[in-house]
Amino acid sequence: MKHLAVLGSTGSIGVNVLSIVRQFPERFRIVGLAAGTNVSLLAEQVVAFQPDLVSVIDEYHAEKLAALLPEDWCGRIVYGVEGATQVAACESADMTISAVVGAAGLLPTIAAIEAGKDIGLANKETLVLAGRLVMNKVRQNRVQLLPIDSEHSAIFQALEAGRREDVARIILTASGGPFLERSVEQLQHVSCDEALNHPNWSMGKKISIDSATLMNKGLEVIEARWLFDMDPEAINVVVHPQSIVHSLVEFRDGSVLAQLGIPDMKIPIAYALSYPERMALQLKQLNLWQCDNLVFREPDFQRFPALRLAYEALGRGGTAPAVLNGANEVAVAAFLARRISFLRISAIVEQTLAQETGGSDTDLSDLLAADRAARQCAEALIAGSPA
Ligand SMILES: NC(=O)C1=CN([C@@H]2O[C@H](COP(=O)(O)OP(=O)(O)OC[C@H]3O[C@@H](n4cnc5c(N)ncnc54)[C@H](OP(=O)(O)O)[C@@H]3O)[C@@H](O)[C@H]2O)C=CC1
Ligand SMILES: CC(=O)[C@@H](O)[C@H](O)COP(=O)(O)O
Ligand SMILES: [Mn+2]
Repeated sequence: MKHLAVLGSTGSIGVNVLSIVRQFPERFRIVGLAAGTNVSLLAEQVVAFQPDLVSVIDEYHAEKLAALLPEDWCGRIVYGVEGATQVAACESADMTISAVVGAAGLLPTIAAIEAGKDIGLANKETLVLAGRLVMNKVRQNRVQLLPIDSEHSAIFQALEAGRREDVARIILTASGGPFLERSVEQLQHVSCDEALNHPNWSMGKKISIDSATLMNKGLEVIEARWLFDMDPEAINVVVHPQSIVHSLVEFRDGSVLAQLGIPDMKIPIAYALSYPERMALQLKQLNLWQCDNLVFREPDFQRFPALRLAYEALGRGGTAPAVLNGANEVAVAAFLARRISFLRISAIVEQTLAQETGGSDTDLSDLLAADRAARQCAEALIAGSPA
């Protein structure tokens, strides 16, 4: 029986994790849950899974949650970053699922690693913000970091077929998002609802917007750099609108290995939960007869500058990826609040990166300071500029 702490339990990934746990009660027990503000769903999860420890974003939501829970529940409610950190590192957990969205996932994930927990990592921002530091901690604490992000799960699986020294490059597939066929002129006028309407995946709002700008793929390039210790030049992106081939590894003899599957996050989540075993998920089978038009093409760095910016930040190193991430989070939130237009997201990230002053990527205080400064800079740009 594996004991799990789930950070971000009320989100798209968190709900999928719990649905797998519900399907395999003999294999998993939930010992901790952490969420933000969705206390009604969290209360249902507490009743269903009976965790010992539960965290919410602040004291106000802790009180709201307490009022919703039955008196016979004998767990504890905590809150804030400290609360999420306690859940992440809780003594009875064997594995912590990191599925909070954004930089809020970083400190709890680090705490889990330092407490010796294996990690199922969905929160890619952790590795974008602090990839070198986090992977150093993974090695020092001898924990396993298992990817949940679908492309990284695919690469992880393909890498198992060969020797590390024989890998020539990895190829991340990108759906291209809802605006794959739009011109720059058309992109000036796209709405928030259109941007949220991903063609293949049902996901949280932030990652859906990232997919539409292609920043998601940029973040994934950085995530892959650290997860698989790859040179950035050996990480390529190919647009594949069907999201059936989830990513590929090319070996030096020219063999290219891919992982395929229907676009359902339960597959990579289940693999992370049960690795190296595979569980019998009851999902629709991939029907190759219906896949007669699998398309692969080059990404367009002109129409989707976010991908170029991510490669540039990775090339600069230091705190530049943290700045890219912080500025992007602020710009995406502003777009979701209808404060800026779609094309301003990448423009704000670019302008914020131009003001980056540098810092060490192994110093947590430098990284957090860079994240804060980027957020302030991006906010000022948003406040001072036309939509
Ligand atoms: N969805 C997907 O298919 C995929 C997601 N990912 C990555 O997984 C992560 C989660 O994505 P997704 O599930 O889509 O996001 P959602 O927006 O659906 O869920 C986010 C979760 O984080 C919680 N949360 C937000 N802020 C805080 C905070 N400050 N403290 C504690 N909890 C917080 C939310 O709580 P509440 O709702 O209660 O406020 C919610 O449980 C992201 O990093 C994303 O990039 C990667 C691959 C695929
Ligand atoms: C499901 C998943 O892993 C997402 O990160 C997905 O890849 C988004 O799709 P695109 O960014 O390729 O549009
Ligand atoms: Mn992905």
